[in-house]
Amino acid sequence: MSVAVPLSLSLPPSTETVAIALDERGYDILIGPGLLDAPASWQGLPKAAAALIVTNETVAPLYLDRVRAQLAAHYGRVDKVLLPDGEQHKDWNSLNAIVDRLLATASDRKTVLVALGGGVIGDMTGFAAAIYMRGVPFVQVPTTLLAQVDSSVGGKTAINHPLGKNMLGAFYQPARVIADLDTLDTLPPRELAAGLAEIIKYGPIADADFLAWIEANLDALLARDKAALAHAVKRSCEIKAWVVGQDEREQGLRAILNFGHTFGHAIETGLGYGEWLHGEAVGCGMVMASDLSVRLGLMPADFLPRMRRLIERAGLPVVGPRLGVERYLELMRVDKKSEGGEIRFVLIEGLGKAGMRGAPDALVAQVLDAHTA
Ligand SMILES: O=C(O)C(=O)C[C@@H](O)[C@H](O)[C@H](O)COP(=O)(O)O
Repeated sequence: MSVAVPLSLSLPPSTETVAIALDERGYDILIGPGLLDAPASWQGLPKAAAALIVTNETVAPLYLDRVRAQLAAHYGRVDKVLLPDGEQHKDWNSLNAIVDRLLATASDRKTVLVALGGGVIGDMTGFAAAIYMRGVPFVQVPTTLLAQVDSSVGGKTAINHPLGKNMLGAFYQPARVIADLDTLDTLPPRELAAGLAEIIKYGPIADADFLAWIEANLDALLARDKAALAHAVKRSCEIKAWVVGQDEREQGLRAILNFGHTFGHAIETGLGYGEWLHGEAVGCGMVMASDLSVRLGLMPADFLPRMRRLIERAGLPVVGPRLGVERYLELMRVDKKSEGGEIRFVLIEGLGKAGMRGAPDALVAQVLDAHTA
């Protein structure tokens, strides 16, 4: 489905490209300012009679017209579907709205879906692309920091179920990712912090030097310094590309990208989707998983305060809701990494190295007692 961007195309000079190496499913991530309005960003996408932009009511007023104008140069018809904003809408109703629109416009199996928005839009558009007529091409145009560094890359698509996060979905790769750093200018501070959580994640799981870099440059990232953001997005995508290139369908290694997510998903589902942002729950979940890594003797004691301080400085919550230990355990048993009823956590086993293991319920209870209120 993917078409490589010819090198001769004139992307803005500061554009960085990270390649996802997956043979015929491989694609490029374009990272830089000015990409939405650069005609080169949109050249070489799969050919089709029509494109359908999927976006939400927050993002549409900001970027829809500009993206539509670029797509109109390549597709005879450019439709749109506007979804409500928020994690609580990552569900069957929204997925149906995308499929309804495709059918109502008699869209054929070459129709290109374009996900314009954050992780929720990207995950749902990708899932719709995976199932409509058994698969149509799609393009990710992430407009949040979290989507640019994580969810738009790697082909995990999904909707939530009331009993579990991302429980229904498919691995389905986009044809291209267009990450325009200028879209981060309009991001609310809470959303910026949520994206920082996924950036921070890459340090302890894969790159100790990057963790130190984030600590040293966090103020610049919070001030939206373009050079700092460009480096953080690029390095995050490089690490994710390295992981996904080896284990596209999470048979092993890819699970490290779930650091903090076992606790985090329990917080999101337990509180009700949309109460906390995904990145907020992951930030708090990383504090808990760091503590568990220490309690299991995998990391020295100073690792926990180091992680907690960084996550707190990023503006993320470090204390989780007091749902009760039994409720947390019940929610975490539903996690996709569980096997035979055993909850498995991604834990840090040395700076830049992660692995997956179980832990005694009593120890998990101590962690929950220490980090919930
Ligand atoms: O790409 C992956 O693999 C990840 O686990 C990245 C996560 O940060 C992301 O939140 C992902 O959508 C979670 O997937 P899930 O399978 O744990 O629901």
